[in-house]
Amino acid sequence: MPGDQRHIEIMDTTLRDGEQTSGVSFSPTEKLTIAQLLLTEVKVNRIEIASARVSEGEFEAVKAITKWAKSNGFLNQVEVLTFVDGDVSIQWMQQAGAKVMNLLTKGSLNHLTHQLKKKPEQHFAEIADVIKLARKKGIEVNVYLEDWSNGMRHSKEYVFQYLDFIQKMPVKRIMLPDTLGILTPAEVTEYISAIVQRYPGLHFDFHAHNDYDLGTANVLEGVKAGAHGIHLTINGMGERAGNAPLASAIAVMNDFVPEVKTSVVEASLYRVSKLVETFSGFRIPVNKPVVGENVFTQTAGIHADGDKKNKLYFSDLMPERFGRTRRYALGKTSGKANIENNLAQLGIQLSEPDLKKVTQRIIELGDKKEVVTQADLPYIISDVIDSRNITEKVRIENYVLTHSKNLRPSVTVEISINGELYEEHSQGDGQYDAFVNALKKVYKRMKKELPILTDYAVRIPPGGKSDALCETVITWSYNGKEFKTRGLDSDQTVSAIKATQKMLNLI
Ligand SMILES: CC(C)C(=O)C(=O)O
Repeated sequence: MPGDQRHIEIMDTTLRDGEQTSGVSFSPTEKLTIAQLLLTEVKVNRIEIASARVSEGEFEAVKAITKWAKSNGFLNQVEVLTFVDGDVSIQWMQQAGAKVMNLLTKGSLNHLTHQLKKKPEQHFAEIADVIKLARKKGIEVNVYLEDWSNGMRHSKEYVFQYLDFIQKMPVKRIMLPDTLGILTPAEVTEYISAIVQRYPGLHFDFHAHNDYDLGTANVLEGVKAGAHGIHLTINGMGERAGNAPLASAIAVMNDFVPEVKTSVVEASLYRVSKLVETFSGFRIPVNKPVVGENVFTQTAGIHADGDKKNKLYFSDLMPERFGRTRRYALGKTSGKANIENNLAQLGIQLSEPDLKKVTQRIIELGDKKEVVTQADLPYIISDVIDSRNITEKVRIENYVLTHSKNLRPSVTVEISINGELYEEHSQGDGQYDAFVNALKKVYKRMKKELPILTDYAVRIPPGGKSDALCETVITWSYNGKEFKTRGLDSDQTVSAIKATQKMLNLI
């Protein structure tokens, strides 16, 4: 099969249709960076970078991209959307250094009649004039049939009349947009097959929109039905619900249509998605196939267990293909296998009893809706192992901490020492200070001094992803010696109280 595979041209329109995502605007430098990445690393065949006449900023962006593209041999892969407006768009493109136009024409009688208020013959004559002018200036022409999908549904004769006309014109590609994202996969098959069979010598691109969440499915059917090129955007950005997403569409073509191939490098897709997310401010949903944060994370313990046993929950959609790695979530449903997988990734081995304790701690945190990450694990382990060596003769049983405006924080604490219960109340400069003052009162009743706190350090596990844990490490001085205790909790004061209880058990 590989030798006979049909090559599908990939045209990325992130910088034109993708920028039509509400609220998104790329700067010229961002556009240039994305354009360079798409052509040199992702290796799409063509990019559509702007609509003509839009703004000064857009003009600057096109100029910068065409300048770079020219000196790197990509100029014929850089396209600009233009209008049937005599020579206005042509001049704009020429001044910006662009060489390929995607001429926006009408693909449905409805649009032609009610928007342009023209007859087909008049429209065709104006299109012909623009095409001839562009060709004279050395510009390559592709044509869009805007609203083509409605055209096929409701005015097929018009679409065929248009195609009969355009096949005689010097255009390179005919681009068939499902402008409103209304087509079903079955219709895509029917309409594209009909057109490809009727006009065998012509090149047809299919441009899907995602209004019914059928963008990728429609691309799949379009390619199977014989489309020669596909328009896609990074992260599925685009007008309204967006276009078909590049990463998903490439994975689908690679896995489900063996008779076709593309030049796109799968391993670059995640990187370019993240870059576009940053530049556009358009967040990738965590469950977005291929590029979403969660899509290669197994959460259920049974899945992690199955992965260890003959990779039972693996599919062809392996994260490594896209420069990603499989992760195992830590939380109340994660179970022992998830934890073991994370430990293995960190190169840590634990005894069975310690593993049980760590698991128990993660379940407790998960129950509190805390997100535990792999970076938290060493902290949890050291906390669990730390507690193992301490016999609990002192327990902080209950406490109430208050914090209010213009009043000093106060604490009521109930503590058991060798099975006997003590209660005290105190105030302090902060909640923890009030807590220590209450403890001092308890120990004074027992004629005992508490160690002096000499250092108090708070840190969160590195990585910045976890909201689960905070570690407090307190240094104490007692009888001329220094020692440290640590406490781990999602609440900072509670983590300090846990560190203090450990200290009380050590003196
Ligand atoms: C502007 C046109 C080409 C478009 O994006 C569409 O019809 O979907």
